[in-house]
Amino acid sequence: MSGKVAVVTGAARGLGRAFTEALLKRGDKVCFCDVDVQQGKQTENELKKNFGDDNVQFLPCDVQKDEEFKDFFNRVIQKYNTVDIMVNNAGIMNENQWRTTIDINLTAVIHGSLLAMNHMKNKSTGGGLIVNVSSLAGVMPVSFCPAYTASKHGVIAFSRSWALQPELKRNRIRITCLCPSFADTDIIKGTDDRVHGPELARMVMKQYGLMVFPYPNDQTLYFEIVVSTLNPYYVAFDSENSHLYWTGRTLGKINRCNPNGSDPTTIVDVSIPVALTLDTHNSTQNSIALHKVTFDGKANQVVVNLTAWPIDIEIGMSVIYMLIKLKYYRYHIMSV
Ligand SMILES: NC(=O)c1ccc[n+]([C@@H]2O[C@H](COP(=O)([O-])OP(=O)(O)OC[C@H]3O[C@@H](n4cnc5c(N)ncnc54)[C@H](O)[C@@H]3O)[C@@H](O)[C@H]2O)c1
Ligand SMILES: CCCCC[C@H](O)CC\C=C/C=C/C=C/[C@@H](O)[C@@H](O)CCCC(=O)O
Repeated sequence: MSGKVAVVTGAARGLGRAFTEALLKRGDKVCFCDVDVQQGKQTENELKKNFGDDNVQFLPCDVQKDEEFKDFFNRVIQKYNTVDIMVNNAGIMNENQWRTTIDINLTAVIHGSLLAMNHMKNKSTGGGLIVNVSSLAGVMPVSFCPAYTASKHGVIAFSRSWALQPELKRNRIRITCLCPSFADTDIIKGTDDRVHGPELARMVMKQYGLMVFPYPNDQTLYFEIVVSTLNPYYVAFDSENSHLYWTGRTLGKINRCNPNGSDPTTIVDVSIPVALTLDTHNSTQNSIALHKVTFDGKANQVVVNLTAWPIDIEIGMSVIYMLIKLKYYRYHIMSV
């Protein structure tokens, strides 16, 4: 499924850059934008060296500015004739600039999704994939950054609502969210001045741990999985409905909620079938690997096989715990 044309916003560095590289490795062409022109050009030069001049292009764009965003998107279409994958990734975290946080993290994601949808439904080949980058903060309250959290909840609500639209299905457009946990990028640097309660923020980050950047087997893996859903046969279940990929280090405390004690297999009831939090993050000894998740065929039951069961798994929220807690979510189950 390579050879697609992708757009990634806010990809001069961090997760956006990692997603861009994941796409380039697949053999896609990527046009990325960023408001940081200097960093964008530097990244473009580095990526061109590795992936070829014709395959990657940087264009300056502030996604907060409607006209600029529209022009950027149209320039990509002019150059490549099409956009198959749209990754709305650009984001900031600054509670002192809460309006800007909402503008970039939510309003621009809505704008980017609509630009992509309008194009994808009209193009002759039809179809496409929209990946909206939310956060774990999109599925739970985070007291030290309420505006950021609201923006990320909004991204999920917007994406899930569109994903249920028959029009999208008819046009073979998939929309999905990524919900990473803390990752070691610039967004979490110097947060003391940008959050309410820096001590708590530091404590929570310590508790959850930072996903190390770059993520050879972690974040980009999820991204690749999501992108691979362009191929309907890759996924374990048809993903015509809204689905949420919840990624990151979120698997701690599984032993506390495993009804079978230390038995690595447990059955979790979920009110709506198709739910998943997956985490194969295993770059530190404290991490747990959830190797396989299968659907047992019965409605509302998910069988979670933990083929690795490390003793030290105090690393955050457990998948199962969250599945139970957040059972109103509709997730997507797949094996990795
Ligand atoms: N790092 C984490 O812990 C984490 C966790 C969950 C979700 N996320 C989300 O991942 C996304 C990427 O964040 P990151 O961690 O790579 O942070 P980052 O700060 O390294 O990267 C964000 C990029 O977006 C760009 N950007 C900011 N405002 C922009 C604008 N108006 N127009 C265009 N580009 C703009 C920045 O210049 C930067 O290059 C964000 O949406 C963030 O909320 C990050
Ligand atoms: C300052 C960092 C800005 C970037 C934030 C990223 O988007 C990542 C956010 C990821 C996880 C946040 C988790 C926060 C959890 C706490 O609110 C925790 O106390 C919640 C506990 C909930 C519960 O026990 O039910």
